[in-house]
Amino acid sequence: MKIAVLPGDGIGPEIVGEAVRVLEALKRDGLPVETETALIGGAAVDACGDPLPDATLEITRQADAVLLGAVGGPKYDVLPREQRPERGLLRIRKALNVFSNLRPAILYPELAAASSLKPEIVSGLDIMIVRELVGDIYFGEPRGIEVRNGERVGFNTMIYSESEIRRIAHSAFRIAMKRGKRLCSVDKMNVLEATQLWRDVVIEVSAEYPEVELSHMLVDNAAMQLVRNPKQFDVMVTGNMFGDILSDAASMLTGSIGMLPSASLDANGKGLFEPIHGSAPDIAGKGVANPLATILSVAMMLRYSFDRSAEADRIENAVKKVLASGLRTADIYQPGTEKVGTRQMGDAVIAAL
Ligand SMILES: NC(=O)C1=CN([C@@H]2O[C@H](COP(=O)(O)OP(=O)(O)OC[C@H]3O[C@@H](n4cnc5c(N)ncnc54)[C@H](O)[C@@H]3O)[C@@H](O)[C@H]2O)C=CC1
Ligand SMILES: CC(C)CC(=O)C(=O)O
Ligand SMILES: [Mg+2]
Repeated sequence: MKIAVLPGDGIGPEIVGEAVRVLEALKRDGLPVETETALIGGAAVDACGDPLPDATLEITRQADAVLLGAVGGPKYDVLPREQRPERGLLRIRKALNVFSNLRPAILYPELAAASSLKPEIVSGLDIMIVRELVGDIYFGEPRGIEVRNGERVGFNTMIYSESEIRRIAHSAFRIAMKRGKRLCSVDKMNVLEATQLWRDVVIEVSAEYPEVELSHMLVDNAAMQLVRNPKQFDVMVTGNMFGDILSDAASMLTGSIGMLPSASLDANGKGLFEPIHGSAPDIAGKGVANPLATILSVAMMLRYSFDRSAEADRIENAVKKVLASGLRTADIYQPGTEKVGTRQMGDAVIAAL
């Protein structure tokens, strides 16, 4: 099992460091894992002026899976767009064609008090958000800022092809089949043609999954329903931008964005695994970031890319144990629990393995 490790920027190296220590602990128990670290994002810009150097891409292509921290930071926001860290992230997702981004929002019972919603509304919450990851307005052309009629205009293109929608729809239906057999497709078909096609194609694909109950929701309502009654959802499928936004919102139902892992899979199950959050410049370098989203992303890697569900279970159970023992990073801290830093949280998970 060759894993390319891309720590990135901000809290990236801190949280990925703990996830790699978890992998090393499993290696001591016999997991045949090798890691190779490479640059991405701002760290790569600083080193060679390119947020996704060829060497990094080559290492990720040779690897069986990729573990990524996060990229970006205010220092890079002034750079031309192609040199920005976020471009490196979009490029690696596209290059690896990891179109199916699974973002599970699960509430650990111990964190009910940390949720932004009342415990009775979120207890037992277990949603899977399936986000299309390599299309939509984040990639559409044309895009730019230019002068038209004497003033600047900024523009992007929301575009989806039938085949792009079809493959993510299949991915979501297959996941729904393994879960509660309910799929809610989120779009904005009342005003956007790209998402009218989205809805039409999802309906066509649904004919192949008669056991799955398909519903549709406009994205503004979906955002509202997520905070009104999130347990109505089993699996949600949506485009790149809507999924980006809805999954950040869903993360707070579980206590913190520092809790949500993700798997981004290609058509063969090869994947890139990363927490859903960003580089958190406001807390970077302080040793306080929550590493659990990244550690849980390793569990998703073992489950989805390597079919190692026993080891994935071990990690997830260790996280449960640590939370039950009362340890909390600052983002999920509640009175009566014990506040710990990034490294101590990693230590505790490894001890609980
Ligand atoms: N996948 C990626 O690499 C992503 C990168 N970004 C980039 O990250 C930078 C910061 O973006 P923001 O909008 O601030 O989003 P962010 O997700 O980095 O942070 C939002 C808030 O959540 C907190 N937070 C995030 N992860 C945490 C963790 N593990 N533990 C504790 N608290 C955590 C941060 O401290 C901050 O208050 C930007 O440059 C942005 O472009 C943003 C999202 C995803
Ligand atoms: C560069 C962004 C699209 C990253 C992000 O916010 C995400 O994937 O959640
Ligand atoms: Mg995001």
